[in-house]
Amino acid sequence: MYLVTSEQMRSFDHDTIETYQVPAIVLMDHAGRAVADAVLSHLPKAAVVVCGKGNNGADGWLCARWLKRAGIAVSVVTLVDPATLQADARLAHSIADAAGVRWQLYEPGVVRETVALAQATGKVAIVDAILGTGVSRPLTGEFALVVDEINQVQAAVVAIDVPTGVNASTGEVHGRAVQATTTVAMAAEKLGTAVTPGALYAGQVRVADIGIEMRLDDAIAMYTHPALFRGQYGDRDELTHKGSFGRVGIAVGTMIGAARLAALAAAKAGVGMVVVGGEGAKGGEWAPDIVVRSQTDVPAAFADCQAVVIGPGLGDRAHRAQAWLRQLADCGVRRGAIDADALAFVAQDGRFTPVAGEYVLTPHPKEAARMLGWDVSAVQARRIEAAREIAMRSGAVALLKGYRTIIATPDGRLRVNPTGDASLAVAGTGDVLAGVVGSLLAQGLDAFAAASLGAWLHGRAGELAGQALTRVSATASDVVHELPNALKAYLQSLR
Ligand SMILES: NC(=O)C1=CN([C@@H]2O[C@H](COP(=O)(O)OP(=O)(O)OC[C@H]3O[C@@H](n4cnc5c(N)ncnc54)[C@H](O)[C@@H]3O)[C@@H](O)[C@H]2O)[C@@H](O)CC1
Ligand SMILES: [K+]
Repeated sequence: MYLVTSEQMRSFDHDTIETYQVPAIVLMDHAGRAVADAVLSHLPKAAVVVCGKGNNGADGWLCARWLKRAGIAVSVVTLVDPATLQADARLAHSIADAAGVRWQLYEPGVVRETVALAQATGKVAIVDAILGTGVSRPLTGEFALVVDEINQVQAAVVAIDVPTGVNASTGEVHGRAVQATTTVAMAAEKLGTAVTPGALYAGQVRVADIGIEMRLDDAIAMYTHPALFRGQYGDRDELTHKGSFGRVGIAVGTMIGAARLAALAAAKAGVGMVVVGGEGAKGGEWAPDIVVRSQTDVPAAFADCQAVVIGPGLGDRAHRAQAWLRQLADCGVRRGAIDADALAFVAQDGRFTPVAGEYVLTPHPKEAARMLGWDVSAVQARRIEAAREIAMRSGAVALLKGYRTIIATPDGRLRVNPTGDASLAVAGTGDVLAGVVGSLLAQGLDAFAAASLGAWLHGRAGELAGQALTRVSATASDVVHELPNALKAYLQSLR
């Protein structure tokens, strides 16, 4: 569940070696064995281990020895002459060498030929032990060639710690990275394989306990998991009433459909009362579950709400967002979700107007790009940085939408949402999310909890809608209908 950066990992390695007196080679041997087990689960007849010069390569040499002991044909392709290896990598090589592991120096074509030769005997697995958390620059020269070669060969690829080319801290990929079938992460998954684009290269991620002592605190990112909200959400006893679960106000502008989706989603996520107000509220067709306020002035309509949702379908009314937030704060309403067109009034082209209170901003990548003054491609390449920057500069929690949604707080905490799939790639699902987040805020969850649990429920509801109706046919309304089942899944995982 924890997601660590390279820097954090280095410090844990260091602590384990210095304070806990566990020699690095012991950790690496555990790593090598864990990777060998993952390789063997693919049932290969032979394995080709491609080693770099650092400690990732050291894990690879030790893995090769374990594979040899398991009785499969193993050979190492090394990017550097073993005679030039330093410290633990040198020791790891001599351990493998003493065990009779065969090796050859990399030259272009060697991986392809070695794999082709081995394929004559049966299934072959490749181990990527080229670079791990030490990757510090884009791949060039032989490093680029060998990665391309691995990606061209038809074989299972097991990456040690991170696929080579993926930045372990940020998930960035400069041009190319190894496309792994399985990644065996040491001690904890690296943040870089949890978020895109890195996540798209990691395949299935397994975490191996290799004996590293970790200091777990708030500075460490994690995957959102229901257990984080135990006691905060989901319990209802007999003495509760609608007033116990708050009131959320949804501002209605010109596009009423978006506000309807947000309102229904808010209701399904359990808020005591959903109120719609604003210019478009009176004319709209609302479900009987929704309370329609006659005031056209948003702050006046929501003065008794615990939280507001500002953005879905506001259209050209969005320019009022800043003024509304100020007036709502004067009435004591300081919580809510800000989405869609209203985001431009928090930030545009890198100019931010900080938001006070417990607010969640829910941009999709294009909206985030507009807020930051970046290209969309830059946001998608550096999603963690984008989310962090929006949170820090706005003073609100930022929820950057997309596969593996990222939630960042102004003080630097980070969560990654593991739920959600392509079923959500349709108009209106963002309105549903804003409604759910607003609902949770009105029920008393803080902005970080509301954003992360909201993303989790929304993502699970999307998956369920896709399973029931296919990812092709599922629409935003279907996601709303699946929210109760997402809630069931949430409650089940608390048991
Ligand atoms: N004590 C430790 O340090 C432990 C390390 N472990 C393993 O060691 C890895 C980290 O080891 P290192 O810190 O040695 O780092 P790496 O093995 O990832 O690579 C570091 C080396 O690669 C070079 N390099 C970086 N980017 C490059 C590029 N684009 N092209 C060519 N060369 C490049 C660096 O200059 C350095 O020499 C982890 O991912 C993990 O697999 C674990 O087994 C546990 C213990
Ligand atoms: K690797």
